[in-house]
Amino acid sequence: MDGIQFMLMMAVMWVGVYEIQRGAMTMGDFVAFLGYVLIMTGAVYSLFTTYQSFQPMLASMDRLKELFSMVPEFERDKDARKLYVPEAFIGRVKFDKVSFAYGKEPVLKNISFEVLPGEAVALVGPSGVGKTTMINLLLKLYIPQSGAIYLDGVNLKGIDHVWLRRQIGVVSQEIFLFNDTIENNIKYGKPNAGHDEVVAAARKAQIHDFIMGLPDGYNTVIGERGTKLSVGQRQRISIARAFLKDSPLLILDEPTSAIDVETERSIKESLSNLVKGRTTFIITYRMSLADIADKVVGIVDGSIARAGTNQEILKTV
Ligand SMILES: Nc1ncnc2c1ncn2[C@@H]1O[C@H](COP(=O)(O)OP(=O)(O)OP(=O)(O)O)[C@@H](O)[C@H]1O
Repeated sequence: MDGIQFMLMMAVMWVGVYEIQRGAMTMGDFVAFLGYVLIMTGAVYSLFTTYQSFQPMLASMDRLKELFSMVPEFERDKDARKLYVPEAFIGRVKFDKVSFAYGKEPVLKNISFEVLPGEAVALVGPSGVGKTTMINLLLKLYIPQSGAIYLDGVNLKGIDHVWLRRQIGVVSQEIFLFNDTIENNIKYGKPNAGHDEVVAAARKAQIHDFIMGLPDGYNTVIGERGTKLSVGQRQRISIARAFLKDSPLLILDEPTSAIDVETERSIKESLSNLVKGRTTFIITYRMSLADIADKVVGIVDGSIARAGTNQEILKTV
């Protein structure tokens, strides 16, 4: 019983004693009445807490829906049917002399590099140099003022953004978990997946044993943003989600920035399995994560300062 229920009970007792004293109620009536009040306050209270727990979930769902349905400004006036929907994504991404500014100040200056199908590239550089901006361009949230990005040889500008975002899986430092079961949280990447697929994804993310150790297993309800789990466990749930979605294009946005070095080491193992066979962009300021990439592109002040295989670049730092 919480504070509000206790105060309500005291008030009912006080009224009850008064009513018995003046003869309007027998002791039996009072006990029955007290029972009803208890049942009713319990029901109202649980309705209230259920509603409270739904509220943040609905808010998170709305935030995500909003994000996924964002239409780039330059496309709003166009007939979306004119945009090209490729049959499949083979996996080649090319930045060709890309320059971009949000306002007057240039953020990206003449960026050129290519990622081959199934290759992972790490975009490395200090804060504010334009790494996230490159991903914003890849997600088609903006288009370059000059130069272009090509997907399998087709200018991204003409590709349907809904199709594009279906090809992309994201594991980021910001982990969206809903106030729902672990199973449903993993399934968010593929809502119609069966239980066996969820388990297979959790195994690949090395979180299956932990889940099975919980009293309710995959039916365990986790709090908004996974507050009942450690940062590492939450990140593994989001990695399982990405394994289940199985998208050909992957973005890892500082996925280990909030994790200690020891946990990072074990999570890196899952991440390096996740990137296998997928064209992947890894945004990171830590060289420690760059070693799961095939290539490293070092960005300084909106330009490419150095680029090469990770072995070549790691030798120079
Ligand atoms: N929506 C925006 N509108 C205006 N300026 C922006 C916007 N987003 C980023 N910038 C600016 O563009 C520059 C590059 O930002 P960006 O986020 O791409 O850098 P970053 O290398 O990803 O940094 P971090 O590692 O801190 O995320 C910064 O000067 C930033 O302030």
